[in-house]
Amino acid sequence: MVNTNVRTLLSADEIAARTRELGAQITKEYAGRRLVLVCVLKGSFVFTADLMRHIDLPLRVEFLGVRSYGEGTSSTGVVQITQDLNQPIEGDDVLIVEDIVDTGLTISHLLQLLRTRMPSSIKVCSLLHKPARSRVEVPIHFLGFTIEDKFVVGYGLDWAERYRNLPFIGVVEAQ
Ligand SMILES: O=P(O)(O)OC[C@H]1O[C@H](OP(=O)(O)OP(=O)(O)O)[C@H](O)[C@@H]1O
Ligand SMILES: Nc1nc2[nH]cnc2c(=O)[nH]1
Repeated sequence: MVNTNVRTLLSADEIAARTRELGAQITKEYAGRRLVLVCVLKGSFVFTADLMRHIDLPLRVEFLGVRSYGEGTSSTGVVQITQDLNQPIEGDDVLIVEDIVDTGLTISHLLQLLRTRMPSSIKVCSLLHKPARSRVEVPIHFLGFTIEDKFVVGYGLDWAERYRNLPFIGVVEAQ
């Protein structure tokens, strides 16, 4: 079978159950507000697609392309915007949706960038957090799972653009 070298860390069922809970929490918190989800490409497109279907509110979705890992498994430290939002977010309640906060450099850069556009509020929802590698303190208001210090793949997360299509999150093992 393809991808047998990936050890499961979080199953598709575990991810789905937690995503449903996060959606309910977000629905409660943003009732009556102007919610805009900012999906950080590429990694968070799978999580965003599932999460948004558990948010029972009239929301908007915007996409922001960001890259700092390239082909490797550690951050280059340079956060590159590959695609900007195509709508203003002034006066909106922005929720940045990330697949993972690792060093924190990406989310810290995005918070700084998007705050200059005068949203009414800005918060972060991340499926995963890897605190062992943190280089800057960042607020994560809605968090799926805290994980160990391993480079993970699947459910949108890649290694050199591979593995994004796995329905679970896992760790690549040496063959
Ligand atoms: O907290 P950090 O150490 O900054 O890492 C987190 C970022 O790394 C990944 O993006 P990546 O640069 O790999 O681009 P991709 O989403 O297109 O795969 C991930 O999707 C986050 O955006
Ligand atoms: N695929 C992947 N991308 C990341 N970006 C930051 N940390 C990770 C990780 O563990 N896996």
